Amino acid sequence: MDDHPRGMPPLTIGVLGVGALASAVVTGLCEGVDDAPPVVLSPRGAEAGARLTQAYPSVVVAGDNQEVLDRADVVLVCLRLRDADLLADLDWRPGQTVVSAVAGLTGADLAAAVAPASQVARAVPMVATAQRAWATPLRPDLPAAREVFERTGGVVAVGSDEQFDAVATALGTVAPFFDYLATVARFLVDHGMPQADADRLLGQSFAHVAAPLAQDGLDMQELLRGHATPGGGNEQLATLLRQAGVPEATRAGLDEIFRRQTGGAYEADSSDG
Ligand SMILES: NC(=O)C1=CN([C@@H]2O[C@H](COP(=O)(O)OP(=O)(O)OC[C@H]3O[C@@H](n4cnc5c(N)ncnc54)[C@H](OP(=O)(O)O)[C@@H]3O)[C@@H](O)[C@H]2O)C=CC1
Ligand SMILES: O=C(O)[C@@H]1CCC=N1
Repeated sequence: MDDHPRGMPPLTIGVLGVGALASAVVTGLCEGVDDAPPVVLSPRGAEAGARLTQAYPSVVVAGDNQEVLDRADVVLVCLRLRDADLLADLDWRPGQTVVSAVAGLTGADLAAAVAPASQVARAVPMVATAQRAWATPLRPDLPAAREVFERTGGVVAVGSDEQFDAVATALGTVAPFFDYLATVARFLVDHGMPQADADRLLGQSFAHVAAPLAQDGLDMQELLRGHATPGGGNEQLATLLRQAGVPEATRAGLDEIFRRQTGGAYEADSSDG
């Protein structure tokens, strides 16, 4: 199953957990695609499932989670961590490829839960897969998993488990970004601007300044310098936030999430010596 020669019919992709992320991946797989792969969805998250089956003829909803496994060559797990225990209650096939996007489900726990399936990988697809605008970090780089994500913007093969875990942690930083913007918007509202106008103003501003982030040759420090006019508000706020300990708090938060999501696997063993 791993070796899927060119010219063969596309692999059947099963999806366990049909929420925001799965909807994005399935959209990327199917939207405007002539040879969209067959996709079998788990029945929970019925609204998203109904939307996807209506939009794409190659997508169906299974009667239960086991049927997803029984019909699929590759199973993409998009469950929340708290629901991932159900993986161990299903009957997996040895030749089946399993790809988990579940943040905080370690490679070892995943492998144990889906045995005897032994082709097991972890990935961090993001919602930009819907526009095929995201190269998905993947480890290990299994051919059947790659075949799925080549259809949604490509793959970044990550070189080690530790790097993969760090990538998964680093990409879980989007909500605080919106929190930051919400704080700036509140400032505008407190000064009399209607909320919708404040949101639109900041949305336009940040969509524009973020555009260079998608370009080749990105230099983050250069962007920072370019936006920090000496003596201006940008420079002053960056300095004030640094002085308030925002970088240290951000780093401490990342370290804590990394520790939780990896079960402390990369911490030095204090019992040594
Ligand atoms: N959103 C993102 O951008 C990213 C998310 N992830 C990871 O992907 C996973 C999913 O995230 P997201 O899509 O945002 O979460 P959602 O809550 O949107 O989706 C989870 C889905 O799982 C369904 N579900 C719950 N219990 C079961 C069950 N017993 N059997 C089958 N399906 C079930 C839920 O259905 P119901 O609504 O009926 O409860 C829901 O539709 C998480 O682990 C997250 O960490 C990783 C990268 C990016
Ligand atoms: O919030 C999360 O945990 C996931 C992991 C990567 C992006 N979002």
